[in-house]
Amino acid sequence: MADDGVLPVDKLTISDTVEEAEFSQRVLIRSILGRPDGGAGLAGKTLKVGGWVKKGREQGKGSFAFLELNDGSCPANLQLIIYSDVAPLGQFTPTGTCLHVEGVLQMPPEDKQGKQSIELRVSKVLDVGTVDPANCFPHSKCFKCRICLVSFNEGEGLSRNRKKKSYNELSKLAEKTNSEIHEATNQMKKLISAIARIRNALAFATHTFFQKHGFLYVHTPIITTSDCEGAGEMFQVTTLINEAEKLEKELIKNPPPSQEEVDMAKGVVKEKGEIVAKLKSDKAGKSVITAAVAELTKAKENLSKLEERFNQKPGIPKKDGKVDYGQDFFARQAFLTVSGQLQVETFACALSSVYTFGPTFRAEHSHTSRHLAEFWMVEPEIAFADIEDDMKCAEAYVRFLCQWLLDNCYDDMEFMAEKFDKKAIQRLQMVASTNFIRLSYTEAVKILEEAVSKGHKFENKVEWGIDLASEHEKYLTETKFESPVIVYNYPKGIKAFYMKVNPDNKTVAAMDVLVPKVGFFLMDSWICFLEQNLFMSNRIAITLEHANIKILEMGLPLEPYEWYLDLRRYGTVKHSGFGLGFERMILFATGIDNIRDVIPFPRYPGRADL
Ligand SMILES: NC(=O)C[C@H](N)C(=O)O
Repeated sequence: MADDGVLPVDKLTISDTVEEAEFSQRVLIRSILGRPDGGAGLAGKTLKVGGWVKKGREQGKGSFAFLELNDGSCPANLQLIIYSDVAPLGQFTPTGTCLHVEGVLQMPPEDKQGKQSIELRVSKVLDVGTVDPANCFPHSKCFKCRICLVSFNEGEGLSRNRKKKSYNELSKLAEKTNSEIHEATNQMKKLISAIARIRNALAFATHTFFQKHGFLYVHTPIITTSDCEGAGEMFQVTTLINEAEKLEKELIKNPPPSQEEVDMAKGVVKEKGEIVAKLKSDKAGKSVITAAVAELTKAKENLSKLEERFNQKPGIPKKDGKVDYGQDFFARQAFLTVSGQLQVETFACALSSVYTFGPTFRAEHSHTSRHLAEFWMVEPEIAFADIEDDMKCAEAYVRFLCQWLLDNCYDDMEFMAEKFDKKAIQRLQMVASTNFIRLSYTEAVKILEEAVSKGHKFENKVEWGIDLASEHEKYLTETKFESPVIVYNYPKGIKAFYMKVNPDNKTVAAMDVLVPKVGFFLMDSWICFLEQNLFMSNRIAITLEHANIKILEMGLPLEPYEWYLDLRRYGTVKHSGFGLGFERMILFATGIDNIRDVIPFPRYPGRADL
């Protein structure tokens, strides 16, 4: 047994069973290549695999082909060898070809064993999804296909340096050789797959952490009528616009009646009414009166239809000069949520420890590498908890996430470290094993002021009351402490309305977790930095009076928040929580420098594809 309690590889007993993919007739490539022996112990086994060809080449004058197959279960490819007597080889070699095959695992010839521990000799092709070689590589279409749709298609999501290195080069496809394009595109695809797996792992880890600690997962609404942050950066949800457009089209196709037509219909109603009155006063027979009343009813119905259509005005409905939201889908103004916090607080006030994890939306016009219009947020809320508990929970959660990636995504992290960010693994190890430094905002400002007095230059002025800028956070985590730092008790003026005001009446019980600089070198040696603050916001809940005052001070209407204030009126509890920007956590973990690259189909100003 090694010192760390882990058995050396040669002492491991390796099972010869492989993991069958559930609900799919194949074995996961991960379970073959991810073994300590690289799959060698499975030689002789017959099995099925499915995946996409990453690289294919015919050899032996077309008598056989080598295909590198990837099924998305791990970064590594399984080498297939297929002979021409099994099937015509040409259809399999284009990159992107999908294959479902059966074969026997075998050791490669001795002189080739360095690269591959095992390969699959294909005996049967079960299915093939071919690729037209002319539309495969080299072709810009490739960037628009499948997973590449994240943000790579126009190179926008890539950091400036990578863009220079990869997209710009790749976009000049005509000038490049196939193999160069092939290689660069493959790297991008590998990166995207690795991020997808890391993202998945972090989501799983999030649920594992909170479930393990007795939190209840609550689904908070996506559509809401209150602005949690009070910043007015919400996307409106309305059907008034499409209804107005529909009506406009309808009115063109089927013009509304004229005033004369309405007047004429009114005349008919009057006339029919008079007939009924006359028949009644003449004591006419019942059946005659009934027939006349029926005609009058028909005339009235016709008039009301005409009047309704006559009153239909193109455009958005207005009342007292303002948009009439009473006519909107929800009969009031509604928005996409910026945070599930307020709603999850209601559950914390009855079920104690809860969390929500879902998409959130911000209509900020930020074209930065750290902002998305649609992003995911993890928001726990803990009853009977103060800011100390909140900090403990945040630290434990972040450290758990880092350890989880080391334990479950090591191969993908190795890929990140090798190709993208040399320090990615070290950083995870450091955060997973380090106690976070804690310091109050006031102490933090003192440290920054001391730095200034010793000649350190910040672009943004340091003084009590400022919102710490990225450069200040960097100084604290990188230069001063070289460790994650939690800053707490911020000036009340710079935080949202729901934060609890401290007894000093100057600060609120809010905290931010800052993580150290990610000083990493990319392919062409540009140094990039990440947003230091992992969290959107972290706080302990306010009292009723403060909430009232702050909501009004911020110029917000009280009505949409009354339900929230009720939480303070009835059986209120000291509670505390935070929000972790999920994509920022991925940036931090992987060292990727642009948030658009860590979410599929990123949404940001001017961009919402598919
Ligand atoms: N749950 C939280 O504390 C997150 C906070 N509402 C934010 O969006 O920043």
